[in-house]
Amino acid sequence: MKEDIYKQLTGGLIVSCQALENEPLHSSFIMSRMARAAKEAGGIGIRANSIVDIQAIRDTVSLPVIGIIKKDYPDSPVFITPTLKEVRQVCATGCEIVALDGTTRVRPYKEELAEVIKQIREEFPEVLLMADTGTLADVSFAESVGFDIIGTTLYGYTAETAGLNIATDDFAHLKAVLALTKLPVIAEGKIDTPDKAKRAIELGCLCVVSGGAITRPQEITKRFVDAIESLDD
Ligand SMILES: CC(=O)N[C@H](C=O)[C@@H](O)[C@H](O)[C@H](O)COP(=O)(O)O
Repeated sequence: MKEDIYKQLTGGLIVSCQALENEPLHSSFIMSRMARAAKEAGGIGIRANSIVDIQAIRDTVSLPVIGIIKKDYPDSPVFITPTLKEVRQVCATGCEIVALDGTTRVRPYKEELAEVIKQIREEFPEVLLMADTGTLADVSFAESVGFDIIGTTLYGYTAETAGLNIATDDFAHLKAVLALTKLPVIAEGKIDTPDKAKRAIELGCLCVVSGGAITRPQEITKRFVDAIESLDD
């Protein structure tokens, strides 16, 4: 079963279909249509946030889904499927893969990642667990606590990596991740052109996740506007 999912994902593009409450496209219906468009174009999986979006997407397309719940807690910077409670909720949707913060940072309620994973393995033995990491130390930690897949999702989005970009120096960070871990790696975070997606696969990633460059029209529009406005410089 898990092997089948890996096979389905190998060498392909996963489209992240997410719009938070403060974004113009915030709507499970719209996200399900984004997922349909992704499938029509050859996308091989979907990444989605929130139970309602995951359900709408699973009702609409038959692709593997990486499910998450984004939630802020006051006592920790960890916000992607941060506690056992959210991991359980996403697992209960039947998602093939659940992504959660795989960093070494202190988690809400001081939960221990190894304990969370142990518990989920007992309750949902079929689900694949993806670690959203920032640093190389996160990657080693995530592998040691028993994740199935490493994601680079948080590279550029943690205090230690703020401002960094995965594509810098021909994907130097991604190359280091691939050299460090035996686990399959999903390149995610600012993979915002077809060439970058292609390069990440070429370097040996299992697959690539691209989000904003496909499903966030405000980001897409801004790139056009910025290009035009640069004429004034
Ligand atoms: C850091 C964070 O919150 N990342 C989120 C994780 O689910 C999403 O907001 C991103 O859109 C996703 O990772 C895809 O990345 P990009 O949109 O850059 O292609």
